[in-house]
Amino acid sequence: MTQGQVYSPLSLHTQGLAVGRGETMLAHGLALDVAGGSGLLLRGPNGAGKSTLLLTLAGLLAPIEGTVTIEGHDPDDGPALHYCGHRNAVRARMTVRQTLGFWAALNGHTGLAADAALDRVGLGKTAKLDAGYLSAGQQRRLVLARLLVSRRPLWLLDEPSAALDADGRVLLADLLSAHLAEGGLAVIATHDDIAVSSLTTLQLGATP
Ligand SMILES: Nc1ncnc2c1ncn2[C@@H]1O[C@H](COP(=O)(O)OP(=O)(O)OP(=O)(O)O)[C@@H](O)[C@H]1O
Repeated sequence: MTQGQVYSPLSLHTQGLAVGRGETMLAHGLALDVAGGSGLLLRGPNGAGKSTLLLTLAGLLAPIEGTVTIEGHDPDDGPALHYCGHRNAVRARMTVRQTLGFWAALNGHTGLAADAALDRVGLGKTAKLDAGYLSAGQQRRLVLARLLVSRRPLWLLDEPSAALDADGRVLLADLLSAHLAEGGLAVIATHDDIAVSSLTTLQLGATP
């Protein structure tokens, strides 16, 4: 491990991967290699299969063909990945602090304390507010806070910058840069530019 790296060296690979929904194949022949310290942006038009590929990498959808492998992860370190979908998974009547406490209890209190994570994403003053009252961009920030309360090396993020303002997009880039510097890795479906070096791009095609 190099200085500053906190995760053991791990990598994500796919071989001959085909993904789709039901009978419909959306992408095939995918040979991805994402090493610790680097990230992959998934791009392509609406319906191209970016979310479908993320769900497949997360193990939430079965591949149509091929394999997904995470190499170098020690199961004693807990689960390898965070999957954050394009919805925010927020319960309207739980407070912001309770929401983050829920995720930390579920995913492990292995990162920042909830209040520190809220401060980091600019939601410190909203801790006692019902999460349903947060604006769209604030709810997206709360999703980012989930990544901080439980440390996991692989981030699979679907449209993390949706509804974020300019400061929020800088925040996302900063969190991502810090994560990669620690030896983490990320695969991100996005239509936006994310200002982080060491990101490569996979372009998925339009649906027929
Ligand atoms: N449960 C499902 N059953 C059948 N088809 C589905 C299902 N979920 C998604 N699809 C279809 O799969 C295709 C790919 O959807 P997906 O969400 O992966 O695209 P995407 O590239 O992430 O799009 P966007 O940029 O709009 O987020 C779409 O045509 C969608 O209608």
